[in-house]
Amino acid sequence: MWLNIKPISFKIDSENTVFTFEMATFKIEGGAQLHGDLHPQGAKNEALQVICAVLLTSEEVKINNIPEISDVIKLIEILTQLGVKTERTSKGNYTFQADEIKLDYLKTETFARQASSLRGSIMILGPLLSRFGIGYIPQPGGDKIGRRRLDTHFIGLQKLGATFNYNPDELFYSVEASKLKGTYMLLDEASVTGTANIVMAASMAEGTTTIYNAACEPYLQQLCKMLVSMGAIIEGIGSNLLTVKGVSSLKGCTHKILPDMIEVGSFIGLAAMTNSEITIKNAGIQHLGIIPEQFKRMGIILEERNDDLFIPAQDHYEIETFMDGSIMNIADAPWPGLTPDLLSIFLVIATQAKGSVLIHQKMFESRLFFVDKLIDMGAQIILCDPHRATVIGLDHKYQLRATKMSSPDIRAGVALLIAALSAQGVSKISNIEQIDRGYENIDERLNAIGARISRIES
Ligand SMILES: CC(=O)N[C@H]1[C@@H](OP(=O)(O)OP(=O)(O)OC[C@H]2O[C@@H](n3ccc(=O)[nH]c3=O)[C@H](O)[C@@H]2O)O[C@H](CO)[C@@H](O)[C@@H]1O
Ligand SMILES: C=C(OP(=O)(O)O)C(=O)O
Repeated sequence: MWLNIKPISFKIDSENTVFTFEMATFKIEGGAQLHGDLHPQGAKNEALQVICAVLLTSEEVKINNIPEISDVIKLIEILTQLGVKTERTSKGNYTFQADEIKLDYLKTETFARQASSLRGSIMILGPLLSRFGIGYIPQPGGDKIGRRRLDTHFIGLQKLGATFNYNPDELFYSVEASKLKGTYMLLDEASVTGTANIVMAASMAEGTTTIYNAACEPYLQQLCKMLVSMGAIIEGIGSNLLTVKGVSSLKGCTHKILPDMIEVGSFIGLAAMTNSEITIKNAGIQHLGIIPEQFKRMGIILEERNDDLFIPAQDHYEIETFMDGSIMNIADAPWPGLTPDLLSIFLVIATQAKGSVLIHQKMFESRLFFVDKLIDMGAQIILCDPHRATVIGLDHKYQLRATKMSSPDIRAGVALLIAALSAQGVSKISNIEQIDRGYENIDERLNAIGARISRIES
């Protein structure tokens, strides 16, 4: 049975490569210790940005290390239908050429359906506006983890001179501009995809655009570096003040996607919860920011071995308190703060830590409700309000109990998978297409180091 994500096919030279993502359930036999190497995939959220950037040029763009996960494949399918010539040269390595774009596709029902099924599609808007003077997008999808407004995107594009329209009957947004003009703007929030859209639009605007309060996470830095290699002029990369000097056209380039820091963090959590010795190969340590330190504050031992992260099997890990003795607080913040996408992982590992922690998910208001399932499994958690949960660690004195659950979103899904792998007995997680959105063949990769996960029909 296929759901939501239909079997996707797109033409590659004379062959057809078909990606299929089915509705399924994970059956997990918990309690096994894992042992071995894990290789993080290319970063989902970088892939979504840089794949949209291929629309900025008619020349060939090669992107390597693309994770072949459902969200990314869906975006590639959208681009292919939009006329972008797509070639999969080998696994994860693709060539794109946007020299014959069919803007009519933007008015089709297929586009409405496809683009509204993921968040990343919103980033075709900036490139289309910049190159063709028009951008058209339905309300994008993505995780249902709270309000996900788009004001920053549209206010930014309007400041560049675009007119904005919203059709409430069709839930479609459009932007139009005969020409974009550089300006100064102070973003109302450091939106990741918003900054990406504005930078891409500004790259070919007339004059200079200054973006203050820009998001500056590694994936945005990567997008900016890619744009620079395409001929864009961008200063301040890595800071929250970007200066973009518009150029008349951009050229092709070759770009390699970084390892996925959220996957790296998920693997650290997996090792801690299952008391496993795991080496995360080529983890891209210099791009992980505060993440390793935060895990260390949870008591987890991490050893850097060149670019590998070695996590030894640990019977116990003890959460630090703050220096004044008060309870540890793990909260998200725009980069270089802790990414909100890892808080579900921190929460799940806290359930077996020694000590207590307050998890504070500031950005999204519906991301902590999955704690109900952990409570069913025997975890000690008090959900204080939609944004905060206090976890009192069990210190591995009691194992979590296996249960049946459903994955509410991509990161909660993986947190539940980690909980199930650590639990006593057989658990089932349905709705795993939520996990497949962001983690490539996670079952196969974890089974290779000793996990017991099978994919069964829902
Ligand atoms: C496809 C993609 O790349 N998705 C990521 C992207 O989503 P996305 O770009 O959609 O997220 P935004 O950065 O726009 O904002 C995320 C949420 O945080 C809030 N917010 C944001 C900035 C800020 O300074 N203060 C604040 O409260 C927003 O109101 C919103 O509710 O960034 C999020 C935040 O890192 C990640 O969770 C998503 O995985
Ligand atoms: C929230 C996430 O993704 P998206 O923005 O694509 O919904 C995520 O990757 O954790």
